[in-house]
Amino acid sequence: MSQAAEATAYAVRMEEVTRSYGSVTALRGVSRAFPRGGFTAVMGPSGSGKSTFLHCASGLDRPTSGSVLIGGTDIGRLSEAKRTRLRRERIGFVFQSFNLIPSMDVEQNITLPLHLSGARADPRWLAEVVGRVGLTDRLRHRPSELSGGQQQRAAVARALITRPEVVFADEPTGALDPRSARDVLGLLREAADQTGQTVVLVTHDPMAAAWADSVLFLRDGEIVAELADPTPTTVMAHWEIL
Ligand SMILES: Nc1ncnc2c1ncn2[C@@H]1O[C@H](COP(=O)(O)OP(=O)(O)OP(=O)(O)O)[C@@H](O)[C@H]1O
Repeated sequence: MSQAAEATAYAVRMEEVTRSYGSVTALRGVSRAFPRGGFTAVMGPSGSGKSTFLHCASGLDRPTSGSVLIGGTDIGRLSEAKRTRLRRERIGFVFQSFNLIPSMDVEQNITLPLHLSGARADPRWLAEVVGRVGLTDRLRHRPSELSGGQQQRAAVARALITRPEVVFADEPTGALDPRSARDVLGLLREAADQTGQTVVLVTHDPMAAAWADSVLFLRDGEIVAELADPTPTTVMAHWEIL
C-alpha cells in the first residue's frame, strides 16, 4: 500500500512493537492496524501489557523496537516536541481519573487542547460536542461541582474538541456507576460511527468491551486472541480461556 493510501485506510499501525523496561518485556513484537472509524477494545489480565500497548500506540511512549505510524507518520522518527504536537492535534485521551483541571470551568477544560496548540474553538463544533455530552447548561461549573459521570463526559468532550483521528480511552468507565458508564461508552461509539474517529479502549469490563467492533486479548505482552462483533457473553467466554 502506498504511504498516502496507508494514511487513509489506517489511523494507527503498529509494526513489531516491543517495549522492554530493563529485564521486563511488557510488549513483544505486537503488529496491528486500526482502521479509520473502527472501535477496538483491548483486554487482558493485570500485567499483560495493556497500558504499555496504549502508551506505545498513542505516542505517549516510544517502543524499544518496531514502529508506530499515526496517520502514516512514523512517530519514532519525530523529535519529542513534534511527537507532543502530533499527540495534541491528532489524538484524544480519556483516562479513568478524568484529569480535569480543578481551577478551570467546564468550557475551559474542554477547550484546553485547542488553547495549548494556539487554536480557537469553532463555536459550532464546541456547541455540538457540548450538546452531545449533555453539558450545555454546565459550562460555567467547576469539575468539583459535577458528578463523576458528568466529569467523564467533560473529559470525552475535551478529547473530541480537536476532531482527533484517534481517541485512546484507558479504563474510562472504571470509576463510574453502570448508567454513567453506558453514557460514556455510547459517546465513544458515536464518535466512531458519526464522526469517523478511531477508538481504542482499554478495559477490564466485558460489558464495556462489547461496545467495540472487535476485542484484542493480550497475555504476556502478546495479542493471543481477537474477537469480532463481541457480546458480553462471548467476551467472557474468551476471557476464561486466557
Ligand atoms: N515503567 C515501568 N518500569 C518497569 N516495569 C514496568 C513499567 N511499566 C510497566 N512495567 C511492567 O510491564 C508489564 C506490563 O505492564 P502494564 O502496566 O502494561 O500492564 P497492564 O495490563 O496495563 O496491567 P494493569 O491491568 O494491572 O494496569 C508488567 O510486568 C509491569 O510490571
